[in-house]
Amino acid sequence: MAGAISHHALASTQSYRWSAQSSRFGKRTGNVRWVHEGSRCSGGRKLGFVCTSGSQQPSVVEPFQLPSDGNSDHTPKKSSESALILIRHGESLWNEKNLFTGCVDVPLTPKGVEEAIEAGKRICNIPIDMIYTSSLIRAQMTAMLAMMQHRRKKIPIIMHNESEQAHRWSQIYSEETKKQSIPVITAWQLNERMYGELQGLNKQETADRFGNEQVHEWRRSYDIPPPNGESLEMCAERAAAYFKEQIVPQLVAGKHVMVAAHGNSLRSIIMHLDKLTSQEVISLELSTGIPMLYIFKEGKFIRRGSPVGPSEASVYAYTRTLAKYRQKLDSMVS
Ligand SMILES: O=C(O)[C@H](O)COP(=O)(O)O
Repeated sequence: MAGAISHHALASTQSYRWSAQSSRFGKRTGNVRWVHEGSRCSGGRKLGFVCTSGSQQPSVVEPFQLPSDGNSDHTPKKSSESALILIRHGESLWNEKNLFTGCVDVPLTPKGVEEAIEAGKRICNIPIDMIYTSSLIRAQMTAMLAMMQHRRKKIPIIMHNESEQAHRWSQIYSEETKKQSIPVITAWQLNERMYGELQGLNKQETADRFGNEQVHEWRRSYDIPPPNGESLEMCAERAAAYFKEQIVPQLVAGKHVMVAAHGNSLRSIIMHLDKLTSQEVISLELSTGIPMLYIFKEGKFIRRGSPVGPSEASVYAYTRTLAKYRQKLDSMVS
């Protein structure tokens, strides 16, 4: 079981100066604040999480109805609170090789599978009514493996709405079976940012060739795209927009939602949730396979950090809704 996570990024006084070196793809000068990442006690990996607890007024639109959406564990109410879990996929085979991956569809490594299972243990007491994943296999594997650990034991089922026939052919004809299912919506908009001509290149070799500062600019700046790829800003135009248009309405309706996606598509969503500036988001780093919990209440997102695990007591402290859900799970087992 993973140890506790520090949810707080430790603000450092160190500042980092952008290179004035011009590049074919962009030029930037000036100071940015560099934020060290909080560290995880076991495993030694880092979870970067800038400490700004912002709020967000969602656009209120009607949630769309899903075929197997009925009879969840709670009655959705517009005024209720809901849980939002964000998770970056576990380690992929190209993460392991240190290659720029972007929209290339690469599966998880055995370590990535373990990370997804571990993530599932951390969120096994938190209600989940709907799952959103990117269209990439590493995010989908992560979502599915994590859900295998959930104590409610509902079955995640991918919704196939790419054609009328696909929708019709994947219908479920038992209300009872539907009740035991969780709809999984796949959306290309949640894919990793398109890394352009860096896809498939080794990150270290690219840094050796173009310089650390140039590569850092491509990887972490807000508005400078890698060669023929997407900047974080461009990625946000689809990923954060999808979140606002499709996922927020579900939260407004009281649905508990998990989103399994990618380092940069999630950075764009967290930038929106935490109201980070284009300078602050530079230092936001997400580790593979670490779930992050937000509570959505009264139109605001409250960041609760990363759940520690099934035995932790703190889940009781998150909210009354989550505490009740945990008690219900406990009573189902005993
Ligand atoms: O696409 C990739 O290579 C990774 O998923 C994210 O890479 P980054 O940390 O270089 O943005």
